[in-house]
Amino acid sequence: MYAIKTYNVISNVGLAVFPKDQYVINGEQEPDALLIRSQNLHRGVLPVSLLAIGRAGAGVNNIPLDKASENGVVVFNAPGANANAVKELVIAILIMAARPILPAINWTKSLTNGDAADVTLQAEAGKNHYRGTELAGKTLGVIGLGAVGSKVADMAHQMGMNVIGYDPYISVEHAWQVQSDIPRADSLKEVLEASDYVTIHIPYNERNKNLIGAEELLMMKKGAVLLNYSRNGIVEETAVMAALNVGQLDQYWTDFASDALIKHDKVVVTPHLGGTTKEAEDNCAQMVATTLRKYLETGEIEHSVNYPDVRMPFNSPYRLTLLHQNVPNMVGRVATILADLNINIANMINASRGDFAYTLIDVDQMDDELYHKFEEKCLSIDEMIRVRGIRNAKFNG
Ligand SMILES: NC(=O)c1ccc[n+]([C@@H]2O[C@H](COP(=O)([O-])OP(=O)(O)OC[C@H]3O[C@@H](n4cnc5c(N)ncnc54)[C@H](O)[C@@H]3O)[C@@H](O)[C@H]2O)c1
Ligand SMILES: O=C(O)[C@H](O)COP(=O)(O)O
Repeated sequence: MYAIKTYNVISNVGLAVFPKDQYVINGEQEPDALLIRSQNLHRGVLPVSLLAIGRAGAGVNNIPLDKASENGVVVFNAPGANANAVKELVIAILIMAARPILPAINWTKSLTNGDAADVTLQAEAGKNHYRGTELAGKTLGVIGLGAVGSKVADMAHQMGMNVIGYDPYISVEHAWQVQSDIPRADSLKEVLEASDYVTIHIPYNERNKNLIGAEELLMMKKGAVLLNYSRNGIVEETAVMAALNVGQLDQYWTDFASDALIKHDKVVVTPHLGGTTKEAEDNCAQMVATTLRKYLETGEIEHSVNYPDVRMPFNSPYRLTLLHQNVPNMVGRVATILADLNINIANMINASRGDFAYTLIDVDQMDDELYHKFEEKCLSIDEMIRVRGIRNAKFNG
């Protein structure tokens, strides 16, 4: 039985991916895999038993990726699975930033409930205090043109906005998803200077920490609006409040609450709602549960953020999986161990990603005693991180 431990609210559609006769969810056994959303794993210790972490969502800044890689824990996310939900929320926020919908609704609710005709008259008389502007014809700068940013850019473009994108690291896949008539800025400065509205759709990591600070806020048009539906650490909080106080920035809308931000009257905070739709929660949980299950049962890796994606049809009775450092001659040394044990290799694949690499070896014969000898010899190689043997269920009985 495999053991899965979950944190946060994980959709039942995802949990249903794990057959009850092969998986225990949140039982007593030490976990083979964690299935999480925004649970902060930086604070705790990764269990020794842990083989994988599945993040039912996009951002992985809540996971200690270096520690996971060094311990042979493969981390998966669900790329793009909640992008439509974030896009729809961001478009709603853009409209609410242009039209004072929230204050107008609150004012209407506060009208004295005398006779019905009076309320109607008061509403008509007061509506001019809630005049808005239109998005069509305004310029939207989109920082990050990945799964979310590319969708936001396209939708805003369809709504008649002039969209300008900025993403120096864009993948080929996402580059194709952005309409070709949406111009790309060559620098952050260019996109900030040109935009009435700026929306950020990038991961939080060391490079993007405080990407938008006092200097960048000064590059923006006076009275521009900033949206942050990515992560709080990307925008420097004190700088943004200072820019709002002097009118350099007109409004700041964010999905990430802090004590200071919720108290500022030019900041509107939503409670991390970007991916909180039924559809997105189902998509994310299902995608990552499927990749976790595949990894546990076949060793194949898809949508990992710390180890290379590796796929090889599992057509032999037994598979050996080896997570190791990306150094020369690892495959040669493992092949020698197999040869010394008189085990024939039926199929093999190796791939690397940065400092780490992964090797799958299919063999036709293996028993417990032989496997233990193999494992012991492999783990005596300094650069070997984790060795696992998987019996092919198709060959059992
Ligand atoms: N509010 C929410 O609930 C919610 C939901 C989903 C994602 N997110 C956040 O949004 C982020 C983006 O999500 P995604 O699904 O689009 O991810 P993604 O990986 O598909 O896209 C991120 C894009 O940002 C680009 N990028 C990285 N650093 C950049 C920089 N300094 N300048 C410009 N571009 C840069 C990358 O090249 C990539 O194209 C996630 O990492 C997560 O933190 C938040
Ligand atoms: O990175 C993400 O996918 C979002 O921030 C969603 O986070 P959540 O799963 O905690 O809602």
